[in-house]
Amino acid sequence: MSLVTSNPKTSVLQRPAIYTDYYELTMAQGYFLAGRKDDRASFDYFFRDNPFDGGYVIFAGLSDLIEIIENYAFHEDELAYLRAQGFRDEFLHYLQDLELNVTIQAAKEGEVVFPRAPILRVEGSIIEAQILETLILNILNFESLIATKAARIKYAAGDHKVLDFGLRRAQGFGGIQASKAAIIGGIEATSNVYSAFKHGIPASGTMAHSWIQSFEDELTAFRKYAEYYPDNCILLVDTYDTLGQGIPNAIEVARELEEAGHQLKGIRLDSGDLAYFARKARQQLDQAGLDYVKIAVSNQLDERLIKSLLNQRAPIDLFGVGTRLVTGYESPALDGVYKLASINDEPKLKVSENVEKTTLPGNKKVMRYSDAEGMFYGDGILLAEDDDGKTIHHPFYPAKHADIASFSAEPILHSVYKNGNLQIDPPTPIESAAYARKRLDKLNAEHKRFENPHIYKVGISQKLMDLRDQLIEKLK
Ligand SMILES: Nc1ncnc2c1ncn2[C@@H]1O[C@H](COP(=O)(O)OP(=O)(O)OP(=O)(O)O)[C@@H](O)[C@H]1O
Ligand SMILES: O=P(O)(O)OC[C@H]1O[C@H](OP(=O)(O)OP(=O)(O)O)[C@H](O)[C@@H]1O
Ligand SMILES: O=C(O)c1cccnc1
Repeated sequence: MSLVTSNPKTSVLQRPAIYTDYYELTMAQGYFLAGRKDDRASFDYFFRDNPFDGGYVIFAGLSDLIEIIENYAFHEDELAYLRAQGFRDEFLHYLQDLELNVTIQAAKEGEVVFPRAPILRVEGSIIEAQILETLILNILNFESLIATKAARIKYAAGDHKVLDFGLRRAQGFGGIQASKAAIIGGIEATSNVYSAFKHGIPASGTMAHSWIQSFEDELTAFRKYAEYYPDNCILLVDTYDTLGQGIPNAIEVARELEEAGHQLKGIRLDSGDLAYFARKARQQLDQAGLDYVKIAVSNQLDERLIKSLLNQRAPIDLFGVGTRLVTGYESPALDGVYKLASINDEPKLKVSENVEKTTLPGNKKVMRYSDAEGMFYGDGILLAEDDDGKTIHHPFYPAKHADIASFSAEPILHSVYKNGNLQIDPPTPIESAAYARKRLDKLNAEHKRFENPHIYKVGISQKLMDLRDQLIEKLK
């Protein structure tokens, strides 16, 4: 028996076991008291609707989930707290000795995923599989939401760079995960130093209005910054009078930098009509022979505004995006759920009045079908023992089906844990971002457009449909 002591101030990542909903623990104790602790269970993590009225989700959060599972333990002071809450000694002793021996399969971090297909499956004792629910949902739903938002923003920006400016507007410490997820989704760098430090992602930034206000005049403020950062200087030009003063002062400092053998990196616009000011700024800079000076813009941007600015042919090189990226504007949460699929290898199902909420029973696999060019055609949800199938059926309108025999098939779920043993090196955000980029390239543009994206096919196999229908009949 081992007692794990800890500093009460340690972060959530060091205290994962109580980072959960109370009912997970009351149910776990219930299974224990009922003598069911060695029952086996499997759960599926999936979501029902794409956020942002979009056509896909980028799966993120797997590496944080792995870090949490690696640190999973009930600490002495947490057990004392649970004892004071009325949990029983024999159960607390069980928790004290609990080692997670779960088997987990998941999509790769950065994978492009779609509604209803399981993205992560957990198998283990009923207690360990149940008590991971809240952790899994909390981490995967949020990071996948923000990675998806980031992918949309990057899709609108195309080859133009995007920086994450969101920490100050993020939902508290969620900003740490948000900046990491933003990188996975395709944002190039972050202003968030903690995230950059912790996750090894590029840190970057410009300057605030306060820097300029703090000096006697704008030109002095620009000169001082350029003196200290001659090779990494982006001047904020809109504090007083963008066209009459900000850009002319930036041009003066750029010339002084040239004389000293350096180059001004850019200017930033943060207010007004960004297309108009960017055009005017480009003209003034070019006339001064400063065509290498980049134009950055910010101010409540998102994918739709970036698309609009580029449609207006605004000569913008770099977008700084804060609030609307890290808060997942305008879809506050991904609706991912964690549903019981089997107990002791017996398939289980949750029936709902709403047919779309009836779950898919049994141990399953997910296959992705691609055409001869390697473009994604659709996903199939199959029973684990199914062959790769010839037909997938619409989950609610079985008459609608697709012939997938001619497509190539690849599994989407890969082994992450086998009986508690980690099977992979957790991916870095940069690796996951590269994977997301590669996979998004295989998703046809009609699924990526912002207005009424084409719905990607996710079907179920005949065997899975038969099993579901039999169970529904049995439960009637
Ligand atoms: N050319 C443009 N086309 C579409 N949207 C734009 C354009 N220029 C700016 N915007 C957006 O319009 C909104 C302008 O908001 P608002 O009027 O509050 O800004 P502002 O008054 O110029 O700046 P602030 O209030 O920060 O001083 C921002 O979200 C901005 O990104
Ligand atoms: O608009 P967002 O997408 O959220 O991007 C972040 C915003 O945060 C900063 O403004 P803030 O007024 O906080 O500070 P500043 O003085 O540096 O402009 C920055 O100038 C952006 O406008
Ligand atoms: O570096 C910047 O320009 C920055 C950082 C945070 C928020 N807004 C801007």
